[in-house]
Amino acid sequence: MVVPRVRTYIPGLDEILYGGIPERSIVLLSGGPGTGKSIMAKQFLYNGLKRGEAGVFVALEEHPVAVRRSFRHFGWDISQYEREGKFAVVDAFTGGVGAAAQRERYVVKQVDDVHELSDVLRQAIKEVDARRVVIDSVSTLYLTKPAVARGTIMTLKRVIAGLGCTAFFVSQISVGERGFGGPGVEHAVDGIIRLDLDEFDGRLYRSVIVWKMRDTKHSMMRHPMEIKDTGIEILWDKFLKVSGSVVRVEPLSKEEVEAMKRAVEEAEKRPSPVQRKIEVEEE
Ligand SMILES: Nc1ncnc2c1ncn2[C@@H]1O[C@H](COP(=O)(O)OP(=O)(O)OP(=O)(O)O)[C@@H](O)[C@H]1O
Repeated sequence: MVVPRVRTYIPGLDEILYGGIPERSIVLLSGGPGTGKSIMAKQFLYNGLKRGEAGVFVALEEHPVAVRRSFRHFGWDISQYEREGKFAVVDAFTGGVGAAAQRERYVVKQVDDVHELSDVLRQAIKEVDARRVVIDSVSTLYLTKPAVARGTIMTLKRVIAGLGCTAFFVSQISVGERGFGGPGVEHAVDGIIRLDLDEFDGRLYRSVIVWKMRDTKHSMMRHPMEIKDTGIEILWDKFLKVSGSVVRVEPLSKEEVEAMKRAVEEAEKRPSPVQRKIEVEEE
């Protein structure tokens, strides 16, 4: 069966996902501090905007003003899309306090009230007719109360997938932690992409691995990743081989490289989410 996919257009990511993310998936972007989660999530949104797919960014960790600035840091100008009503920031950071917050259109007053958050998010998605959503970070919603984590994820997932969107949920873990954000969360999401930063011999190495992605084949290798002034690039045709304290970047097999290339070419031929009619479930 052909699965409708959302292309991330992040160099190398669609290749290791064999064409992109299955539509309406909720993907956990998990990793320790400084691993590139926020950058990858913003790149996913901006790449959609450039191709006519509207987006919503839910800011839980940074002031909306700082969010807009960090898009600009990579030359991703979101202001025109915001003016045209194709991009929205949901302010779930300030609680509506402060002069800058007064200018925000979408504000969550009780930041830990997931029902208020999902109502504001639903309104933003509908008003901009969004196809892509980022929540940065979902961990903030249940850091002090892990018992509510699964319920929180499921509530947001129902709204987002129900409205035909595909989402990246940023999940923060600590350095050296093996999990992705807790069992309730890991099983509730459709996909997990893990970003890592490891020190070997006095040098930090960035890498990315797709841990799970429902409804698609994906690479099972750990791929080297770079952050440049233009954003993230994944070396999709190479993998990171660690033996003891020795790290090597090695080429993938020719067969796998060819299969990934073909999958992306196939995905490129299919209609994009703006060309497809998305069925929206109304509550
Ligand atoms: N222009 C750039 N060129 C290269 N690397 C950059 C550039 N800008 C930022 N970085 C790297 O990106 C890192 C921050 O990435 P990002 O904000 O996505 O991290 P994160 O995984 O969301 O971390 P946290 O959970 O701590 O917020 C910085 O620590 C830096 O190493």
